[in-house]
Amino acid sequence: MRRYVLAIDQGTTSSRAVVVDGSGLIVATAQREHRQYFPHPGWVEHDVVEIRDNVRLVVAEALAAAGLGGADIAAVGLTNQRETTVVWDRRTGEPVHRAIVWQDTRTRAAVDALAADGGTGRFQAVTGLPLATYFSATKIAWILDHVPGARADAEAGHLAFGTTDSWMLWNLTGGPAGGVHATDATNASRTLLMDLRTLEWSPALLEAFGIPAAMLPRIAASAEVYGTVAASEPLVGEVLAGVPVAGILGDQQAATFGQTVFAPGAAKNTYGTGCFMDMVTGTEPVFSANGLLTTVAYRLAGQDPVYALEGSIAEAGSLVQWLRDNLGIISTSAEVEQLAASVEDNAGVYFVPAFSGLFAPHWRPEARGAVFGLTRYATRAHLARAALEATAFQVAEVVAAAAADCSRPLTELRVDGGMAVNDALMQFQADLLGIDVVRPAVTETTALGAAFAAGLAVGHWSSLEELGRTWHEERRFVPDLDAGRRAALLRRWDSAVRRTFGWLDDA
Ligand SMILES: Nc1ncnc2c1ncn2[C@@H]1O[C@H](COP(=O)(O)OP(=O)(O)O)[C@@H](O)[C@H]1O
Ligand SMILES: O=P(O)(O)OC[C@H](O)CO
Repeated sequence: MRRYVLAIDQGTTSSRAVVVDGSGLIVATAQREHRQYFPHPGWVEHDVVEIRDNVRLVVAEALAAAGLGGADIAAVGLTNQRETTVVWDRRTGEPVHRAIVWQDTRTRAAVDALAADGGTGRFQAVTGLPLATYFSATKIAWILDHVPGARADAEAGHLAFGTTDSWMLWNLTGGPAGGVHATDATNASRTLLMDLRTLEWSPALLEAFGIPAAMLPRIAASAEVYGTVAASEPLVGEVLAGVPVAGILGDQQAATFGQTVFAPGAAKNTYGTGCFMDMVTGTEPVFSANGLLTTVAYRLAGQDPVYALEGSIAEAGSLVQWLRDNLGIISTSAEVEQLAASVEDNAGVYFVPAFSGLFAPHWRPEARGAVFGLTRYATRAHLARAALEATAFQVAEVVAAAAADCSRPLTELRVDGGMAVNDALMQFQADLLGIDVVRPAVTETTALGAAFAAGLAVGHWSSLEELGRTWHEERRFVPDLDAGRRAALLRRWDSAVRRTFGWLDDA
């Protein structure tokens, strides 16, 4: 009896395999980190062969931990770090370059040149995205321009582009021997190459970025059977041969789906390395006038796409890691809670983590990180507190932007991700937003969303309503701060953020 769904979550720092049962509970997980490559300042790369090997291992480990075999698994769902760009040779199955990661800013000059040549509005009007190094388009072009022979091979149809969902799907379904080359609309909506209304690659944008159509995957639904696991796939094929791969969602859209945030006006925020607020807006895209992205939330087979506004924040938990790894003022991420709680307030210290510029809602690549308000009274505890508060302030900015775009204020925010375990941070978030912040019982929402999509496609679950019934509240944080104090804090934060603008340009 096939009572379980397997989700593979290929993230920025690690790859995880998660086994989910019919009631939406997690029965086993396995995880492996991969190496981060920083070959130059601002460059971030991943070795996708290492990632492919890790995926094979974690799948085998999770199934072994659960004591399950292929006959127990109804479907496999995939979710992934978005935008990260893989280009591989269809003939050999080998990547032509290490993957260029979403955080990588090497293509800033290309972005500036395109902006100077006709402005950025033409990109947002078609894709819902600002023109920025964050997205895949300029990363693909960089690989084609820097790997000898790559452009000619791409034009001849020998090279394939994909985000890591496509890379996993192609490998799982046979690789060079007939692997399926597809992605879903949520991932395609992060490339700067997809027309948000037609959900097709835009010929005008392919031309603008110089990208041959022959290297692009088919844009599929988020829940459909793309193919089946090939017997030839090392480790995975031994157990899962013939099992359908049936769900793909970019990781933030997967977390939205896993939080069962389906209805227009509902939102979730995922606090991980970065931080991503997604508010579902319905079957018509809402184009932001306030610095948010318009993105596909999900598309079920045969149905209209459902769109979301997203506030993408580059640095959140990474700031806690920075306190740990670069300053050494804590020895584990969790220790930040105790240190921050050892002082009553931030003593006027504000920490703007613009380490690689600022993403939403400011889109300021030239900003750099800064700490304001230091006095001799300030201690490492105030710095820790300011670092945590920085995440909540950034989330408050994108939630305010979403309210302005939709003229519909949020009534509550569902939360998940590694930092959401931090009760003090969640309380401060509720205080700053003035709405309830709600944490679910299952916080592995990203894997859950991918499992839900795959399970829906094969009839393991029957409807969004049924999925909604699997969601349970674990804790609700209720605002406890008067409006005047909240406004004063937000004003101070805004003043700090504005002081970081233009830093690199002033050099
Ligand atoms: N108790 C805590 N308080 C604040 N931040 C934390 C805490 N525990 C973990 N983190 C941060 O959460 C992040 C990990 O979250 P996770 O959702 O696993 O990230 P990702 O999926 O981006 O790899 C790390 O950046 C870590 O510093
Ligand atoms: O892998 P994560 O959780 O850091 O998420 C990365 C995002 O998808 C980038 O857009």
